[in-house]
Amino acid sequence: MGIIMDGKKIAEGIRTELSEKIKKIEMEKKVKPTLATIIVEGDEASASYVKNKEKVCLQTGLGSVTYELKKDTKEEELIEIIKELNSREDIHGIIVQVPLPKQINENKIASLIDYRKDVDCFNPENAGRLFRGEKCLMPCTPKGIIRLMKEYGIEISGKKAAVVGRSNIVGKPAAIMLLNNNATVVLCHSKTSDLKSQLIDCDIIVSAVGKPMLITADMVKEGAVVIDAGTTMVDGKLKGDVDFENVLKKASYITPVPGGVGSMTTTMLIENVLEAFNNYE
Ligand SMILES: NC(=O)C1=CN([C@@H]2O[C@H](COP(=O)(O)OP(=O)(O)OC[C@H]3O[C@@H](n4cnc5c(N)ncnc54)[C@H](OP(=O)(O)O)[C@@H]3O)[C@@H](O)[C@H]2O)C=CC1
Ligand SMILES: Nc1nc(=O)c2c([nH]1)NC[C@@H]1CN(c3ccc(C(=O)N[C@@H](CCC(=O)O)C(=O)O)cc3)C=[N+]21
Repeated sequence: MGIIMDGKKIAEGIRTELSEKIKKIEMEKKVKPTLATIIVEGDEASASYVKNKEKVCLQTGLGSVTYELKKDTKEEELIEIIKELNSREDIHGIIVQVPLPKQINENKIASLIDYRKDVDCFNPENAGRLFRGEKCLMPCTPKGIIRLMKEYGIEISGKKAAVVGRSNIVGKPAAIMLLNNNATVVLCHSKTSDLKSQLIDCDIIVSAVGKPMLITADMVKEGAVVIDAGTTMVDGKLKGDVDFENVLKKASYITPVPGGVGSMTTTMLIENVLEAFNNYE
């Protein structure tokens, strides 16, 4: 029987410290570190994240402004908003929710976010720094995953790790960060021919796909650490990628959904806004 990793509790602990820091900044500098979120309607998981994020910002004292855009928003409109946010002194972090609708080119948007405010590591400048193992604003979800493992004293160095999913905000950077922490990494995706054969000898599995029940107990080695970043709304409930009940019996550590990676993501976002605030020059 594995240990259920309490992301919610760990995140709350980190947030208590962050809110002290925010208070101090407000008192000393008379400014409130502030995050701007842009969401183009259409994705339920994204909407749930934004709702949660606003709650948590309020709790910790971080300023938060949200731009909710219609599904048919033109690329130029989004570009204008980003340019404005880049130049505003009262905005310290910018996050553009993905997925974006088809008419908007994600790469173009990513490259326009000022890298000093780029709190989800969207911009190629930040992504390049991450790739090279240099200091940068790290993407929130992979950062939260590594932090959670460290909080539980889980060794990464020398371990074999598999990441399932290769998006630019979760899978790919998670693989790079595991590599930067000296794991040997396999990166799986939808064209991976035999997922089970890739996962079965891994000490660490990170899943970020968005398909409930994708990771089943037969794919998991006895004693493996299983991190579930998937979030899919099923009948109004948030579901991960992992068959939690059954994988729990084999894993040494496992994250639940909700209450696992998601809470860490929001918390790392706040940490990154503070980092962006402190490093901006
Ligand atoms: N908990 C959290 O904090 C966060 C959760 N999420 C959630 O994580 C999930 C993934 O989102 P995101 O990272 O944006 O990724 P995307 O939705 O952009 O992409 C999904 C990835 O999964 C891969 N994939 C799809 N089907 C399979 C399969 N059968 N076997 C193996 N791989 C497969 C795809 O492969 P290919 O590249 O070949 O198409 C792709 O790389 C979503 O549920 C999202 O809501 C996202 C961000 C943060
Ligand atoms: N640029 C960008 N970055 C993202 O990080 C990003 C994104 N776009 N688009 C959408 C996905 C989805 N995502 C979630 C994060 C936290 C929770 C979360 O905190 N969930 C809580 C539960 C919340 C609830 O119960 O409603 C939990 O897991 O405990 C959920 C989903 C981030 N995403």
